[in-house]
Amino acid sequence: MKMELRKTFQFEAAHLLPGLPKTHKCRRLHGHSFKAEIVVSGEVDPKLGWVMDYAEISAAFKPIWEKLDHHYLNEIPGLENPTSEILAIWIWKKLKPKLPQLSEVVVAETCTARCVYRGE
Ligand SMILES: Nc1nc2c(c(=O)[nH]1)N=C([C@H](O)[C@H](O)COP(=O)(O)OP(=O)(O)OP(=O)(O)O)CN2
Ligand SMILES: [Zn+2]
Repeated sequence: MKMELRKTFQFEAAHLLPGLPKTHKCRRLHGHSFKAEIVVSGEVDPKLGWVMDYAEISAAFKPIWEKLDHHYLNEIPGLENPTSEILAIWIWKKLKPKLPQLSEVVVAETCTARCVYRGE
């Protein structure tokens, strides 16, 4: 039986979007309580009754979270233009080797806007 696990992490970070015109609000330095939802897909182990321990997802994401939380995203290599889209791809590239069952990364900057990347 194939299932999907979703685990959400929150991090506080500042950014600005340097590609936008100076008049755009997101060109100015501002911050968000970002949410990253990490999704893994796989078969339910009949003995354990789960796809994997949620704690494994937490452990794999922890070093990435440490790079992001309370940081200025624009200063992080690869995040010089830290849109949600670029951040989702950046997280995917770092996480996929450690979590091969990764199937989706969702990045939300606010309660109303989020971006989904499935590695394609
Ligand atoms: N496709 C994208 N659009 C926008 C991104 C992005 O990363 N990808 N980022 C921003 C800004 O960073 C902004 O801080 C968040 O955008 P927005 O949803 O407009 O935020 P608001 O809270 O101001 O939204 P309202 O619903 O209008 O209050 C902008 N766009
Ligand atoms: Zn923003």
